[in-house]
Amino acid sequence: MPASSSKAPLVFVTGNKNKLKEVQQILASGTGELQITNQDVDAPEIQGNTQEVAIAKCRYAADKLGTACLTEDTALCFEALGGLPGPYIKDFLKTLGHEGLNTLLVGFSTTKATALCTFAYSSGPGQEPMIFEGRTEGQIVPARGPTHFGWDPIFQPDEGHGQTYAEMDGAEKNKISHRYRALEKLSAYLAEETKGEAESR
Ligand SMILES: O=c1[nH]c(=O)c2ncn([C@@H]3O[C@H](COP(=O)(O)OP(=O)(O)OP(=O)(O)O)[C@@H](O)[C@H]3O)c2[nH]1
Ligand SMILES: [Mg+2]
Repeated sequence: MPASSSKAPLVFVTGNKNKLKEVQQILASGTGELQITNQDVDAPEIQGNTQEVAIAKCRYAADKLGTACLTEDTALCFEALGGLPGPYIKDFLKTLGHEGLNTLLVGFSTTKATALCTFAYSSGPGQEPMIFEGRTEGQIVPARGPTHFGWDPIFQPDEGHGQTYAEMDGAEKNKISHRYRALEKLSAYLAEETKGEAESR
């Protein structure tokens, strides 16, 4: 991951401890130059596509906190269902559980799914958020592995050597995950931004 900045830590707005942990681990395995702190802002999550949901949440958080901030939205998109549940995966998971999510695909010819991570970054209140997306392709399978993080047990990434995200070692997941890929793009952007600022001084 490229060097980004020696700036003040960026506020990562999330109430999800597992997301926070993975982001911290991914950043720690890079250059360590992008530093984050965490705040939980109860931002409304609108209906819309993944980018619209992410932008609205980040805009709200930047206004509420009065500072630059980062938000993250995770979607799980089933090919057979035209991309649903997508950004609504949290409610689907809560209501249907792992088994119910598998049952949704009974009768379809494909279990393909995309894990999609969307970071939104706003440089401050009133500043339009920018979007950084990461995707990992895989299959929806009956649950295998530890159950402490969301839908990890039912998502088997194509690059995971037959293991579900939940069965993978954390460091292995972080090498191929939707979150890693989105964070890589965000870090590259912030590094360029910092370089530009330094050059214009
Ligand atoms: O198995 C998983 N592996 C992952 O890598 C992953 N990333 C997110 N999730 C879950 O998918 C929903 C997204 O909803 P979401 O993006 O709105 O998150 P959230 O509301 O929990 O936190 P936040 O909005 O405060 O950041 C929530 O149920 C998350 O627990 C994951 N599950
Ligand atoms: Mg949320």
